[in-house]
Amino acid sequence: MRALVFGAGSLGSLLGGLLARAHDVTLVGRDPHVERVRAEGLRIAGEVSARVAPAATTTVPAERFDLALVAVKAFDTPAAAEALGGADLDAVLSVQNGLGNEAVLAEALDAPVLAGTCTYGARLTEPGAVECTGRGEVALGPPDGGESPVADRVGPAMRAAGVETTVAADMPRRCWEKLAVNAGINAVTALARVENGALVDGPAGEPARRAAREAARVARERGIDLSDDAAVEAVERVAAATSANRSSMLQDVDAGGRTEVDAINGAVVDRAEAAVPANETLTALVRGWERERGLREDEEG
Ligand SMILES: NC(=O)c1ccc[n+]([C@@H]2O[C@H](COP(=O)([O-])OP(=O)(O)OC[C@H]3O[C@@H](n4cnc5c(N)ncnc54)[C@H](O)[C@@H]3O)[C@@H](O)[C@H]2O)c1
Ligand SMILES: CC(C)(CO)[C@@H](O)C(=O)[O-]
Repeated sequence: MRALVFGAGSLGSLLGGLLARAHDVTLVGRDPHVERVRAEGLRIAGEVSARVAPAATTTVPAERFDLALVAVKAFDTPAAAEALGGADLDAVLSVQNGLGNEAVLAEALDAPVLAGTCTYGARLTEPGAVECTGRGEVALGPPDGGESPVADRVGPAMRAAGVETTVAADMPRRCWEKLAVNAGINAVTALARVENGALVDGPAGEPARRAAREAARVARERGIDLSDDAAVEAVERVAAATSANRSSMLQDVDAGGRTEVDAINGAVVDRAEAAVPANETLTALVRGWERERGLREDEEG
């Protein structure tokens, strides 16, 4: 397989590096990481160790690829979609968090777009080096559910490189359950400045559970079978399993960078048929912080 990974940050470098054990991989990212990968290859450490030498570039090559794996933050998806238009792609797979990424990619690109959820943990430690902080799995399939020959081709190719992969016919439910987890955990931990474990038995757990229940209700409004209990149980299970983690949104806030709140809590608000007060409040607070930091200037900020 010829694979292009757009967004060679933490997750893109990990998945791209793992894929490079079996496939011809090109990472698209930014210097100094790209420069270092070109000069010295990519080191993977942590729960998986490997040394690989994928191609690396800062612009999308005008070439044919069997797969483009998209791993930018959700707010960069429109730019990713535009840049990927320069390549000839057989398939596109988003492994991003949040809702709406596949639709943005599908709107701009001719290739079939697969939805993905990813529970691997990754962290760029220095240019040219990525740490696998948690072995997980990628689930992938058509965004509207069901089966597709493209998913049946991509899944085994990922498994051939040792990436734990499930080809799933129920991606809408999986994406909404992941959304409920992120809607519950990310903004609450970012605003309260606490590790995920603080949601298990502390006072910050209640707003997290409320946000997850609201996400489940909105999922059901859209015909997706996700109960309140399943969403709350997922938040509690993930918060306990990652109790020492600082969520990705807390890390974004710590680093003074833009968050994925629009694609997470904001996505619940945008799709809700009735009020979702926990998600409305969390979205407004995080957007308010982003606006004060000059990270957004749009009407929603
Ligand atoms: N890191 C994880 O453990 C993890 C796990 C599961 C899901 N995710 C999701 O995966 C996505 C990526 O997360 P991440 O932690 O890897 O983020 P990241 O910020 O580490 O990586 C994104 C990379 O994309 C690059 N990029 C953005 N626009 C670009 C452009 N136009 N050209 C070239 N490079 C560009 C950035 O420079 C950055 O290095 C997010 O949606 C996140 O929620 C991350
Ligand atoms: C699962 C999760 C909430 C763990 O921190 C992660 O998706 C995150 O931080 O975004």
